Amino acid sequence: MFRSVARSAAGKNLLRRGYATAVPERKVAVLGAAGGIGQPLALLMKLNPLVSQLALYDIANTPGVAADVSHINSRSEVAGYVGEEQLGKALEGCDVVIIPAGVPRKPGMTRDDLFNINAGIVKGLCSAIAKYCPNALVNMISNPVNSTVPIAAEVFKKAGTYDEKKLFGVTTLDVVRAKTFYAGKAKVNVADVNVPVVGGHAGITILPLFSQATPKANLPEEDIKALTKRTQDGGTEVVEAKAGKGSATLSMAYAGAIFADACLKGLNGVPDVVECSFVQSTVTELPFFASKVRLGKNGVEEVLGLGPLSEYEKEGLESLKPELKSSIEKGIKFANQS
Ligand SMILES: NC(=O)c1ccc[n+]([C@@H]2O[C@H](COP(=O)([O-])OP(=O)(O)OC[C@H]3O[C@@H](n4cnc5c(N)ncnc54)[C@H](O)[C@@H]3O)[C@@H](O)[C@H]2O)c1
Ligand SMILES: O=C(O)C[C@H](O)C(=O)O
Repeated sequence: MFRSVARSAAGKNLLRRGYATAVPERKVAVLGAAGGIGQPLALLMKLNPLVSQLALYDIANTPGVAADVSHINSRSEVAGYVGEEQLGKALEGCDVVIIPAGVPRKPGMTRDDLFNINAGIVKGLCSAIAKYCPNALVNMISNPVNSTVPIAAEVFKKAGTYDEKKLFGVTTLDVVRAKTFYAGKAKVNVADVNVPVVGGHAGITILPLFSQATPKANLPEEDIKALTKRTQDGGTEVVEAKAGKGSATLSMAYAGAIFADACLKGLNGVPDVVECSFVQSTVTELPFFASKVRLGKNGVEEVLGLGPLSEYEKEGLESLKPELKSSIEKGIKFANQS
């Protein structure tokens, strides 16, 4: 898939626009591309100069989304695919597959309430990934992430294609929120802020490590507790504000685009690309856990440890384990029984 920029038409455009070095060809697919997340994510991936082919797949409405996005004068060629019979074509040759397919929450629901519908959707899509692009990096957005990632792992294991380095639960929105909320409270420039968020992606399983936040602000304990709660409830804040019209889409598309860009940079050999993600892990006794991950040419290059935790964070870590364990087990059980 590596072609010098000079040889492809898209590459010539890149050279004209000042991308002097070789940029590998990369195909990215968005599954669920006509949805609330899928559409803005398709837009953001179209703007990413690391993408040469963008495949937009959904069960309906992708021709219109693809036609619209394709008119943007950026590097990638865009194609829309609709319906299961076109899924294989969408996936063939993919380097990165982003999955925001499935139903979103309404007020009063937990992410786990989405399990019954989304588990089946994710299972079907992952079976197709195993068949058509078994080497792709998979960025799982569909909720409940704490269960959909284990489902994907089991589907890939059954197909004989599982590579733990290539499966990621996208928890970037938790990091995006933690950075924004911390910057507001600490009165520091949000662009300078870094906060790891570990654990999982639902309620108390989302554990922001504000003790490691930079720039340091020495916020009082009550502020740290309030920031932690707001980060954990960030999704619910949006669900309630949207009042039945879905959950976070725009901030999620932004977060999904950041994470996919990090995956592409890692694949392209850019050094020191580190993002938090929910991956197969030995950081705790749980088989999957979100923590900082170094991305490389094969996906996960290194799962980084948690670093020093405050007493409050140590308590949070112990409290989240039973819920995260049961969500992981629920996903594994589902994948193996049906
Ligand atoms: N990981 C996160 O941080 C995060 C953040 C926000 C939302 N989400 C989750 O992302 C998912 C999508 O949210 P949304 O707001 O975009 O929902 P949406 O309903 O607006 O869009 C979902 C899209 O998925 C499509 N779809 C359904 N079944 C499909 C299938 N089998 N194959 C391909 N596409 C299919 C639908 O047609 C629709 O276009 C939800 O599960 C939501 O909870 C996750
Ligand atoms: O909260 C949700 O249901 C969607 C998503 O997981 C989020 O964190 O915004």
